[in-house]
Amino acid sequence: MPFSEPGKTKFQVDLRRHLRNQGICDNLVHLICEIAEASKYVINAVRTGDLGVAGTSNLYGEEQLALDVLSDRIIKKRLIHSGVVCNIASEEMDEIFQAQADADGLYSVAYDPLDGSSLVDVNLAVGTIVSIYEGCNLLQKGRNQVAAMYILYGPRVSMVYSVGKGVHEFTMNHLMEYTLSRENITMQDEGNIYAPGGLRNKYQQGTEQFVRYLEEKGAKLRYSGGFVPDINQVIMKGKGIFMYPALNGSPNGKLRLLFELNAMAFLVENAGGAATDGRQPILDLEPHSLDQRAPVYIGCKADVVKAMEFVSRN
Ligand SMILES: O=P(O)(O)OC[C@H]1O[C@](O)(COP(=O)(O)O)[C@@H](O)[C@@H]1O
Ligand SMILES: [Mg+2]
Ligand SMILES: [Mg+2]
Repeated sequence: MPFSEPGKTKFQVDLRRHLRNQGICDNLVHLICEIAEASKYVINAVRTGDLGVAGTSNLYGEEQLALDVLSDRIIKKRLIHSGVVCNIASEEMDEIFQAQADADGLYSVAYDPLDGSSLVDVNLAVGTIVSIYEGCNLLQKGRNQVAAMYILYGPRVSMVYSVGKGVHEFTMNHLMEYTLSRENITMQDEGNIYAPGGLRNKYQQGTEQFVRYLEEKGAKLRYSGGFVPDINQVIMKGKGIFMYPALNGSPNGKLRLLFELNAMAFLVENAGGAATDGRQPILDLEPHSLDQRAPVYIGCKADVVKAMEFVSRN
């Protein structure tokens, strides 16, 4: 068989080639490819790095693990050196970092470098979540994202992205290249899987009733405790709902609007699903601070509508 360069055969589409066909500007192609490159170092850190604590805490007062700090450094450095980024914010940083001053053609990036990091010691799947905006403003609605992506470090490494023209999955091959595995992923209107985050004994009345409704209709509980694998399941199977609701004592739930929710809501909406905080679409929430949290109900459209019906009773 003749030798074929990886990504060049009729059967393999590499990430850069796919991005070039999306009709987006070269800087954005470059930026997404740089983040994909950075993820190769993050997966290496996850596989072999120190599982201990870093001795520091983040903006939310949570203890940072050495892996949180290392993953953050890997991605931040790559973004700075990309030459196409002005502002950077992450779940592990206390404030916005300006890589370069505002100029035409630059992007800003909000990310969670290693979501679910406390699951690494028990060898469960974790991931990186990224939102990209044009210009330097990071405190804007998720609806303004020009691209969103996540990388899932599971038994396989996969990357799911959208620039607003469909949702596409790439899988890392044995050469550590991302090659296209599923294009234009779409979700069903309704599903039979549910992934409920948060302590159930803290659920408000309407949320508890919604879970009972799901159980009675025979929906399957599929919850790993990692937002990236849990959402990936809903998107890839095209069915189901994930929620991290408002809880008694935590009316905004746990998940972070800028670093976790906006990217996932953008991807799910682009796959034909929906994401709400119980009242309005996640993508329409106005961010006021970097550390803003929101409750979330995200997945198949009809399931999300049903969730809203129930949680309006809270
Ligand atoms: O187990 P908890 O505290 O209810 O939280 C689970 C949620 O928190 C997360 O771990 C996010 O927090 P981290 O980014 O700090 O890991 C999500 O992956 C998951 O959906
Ligand atoms: Mg997180
Ligand atoms: Mg994190």
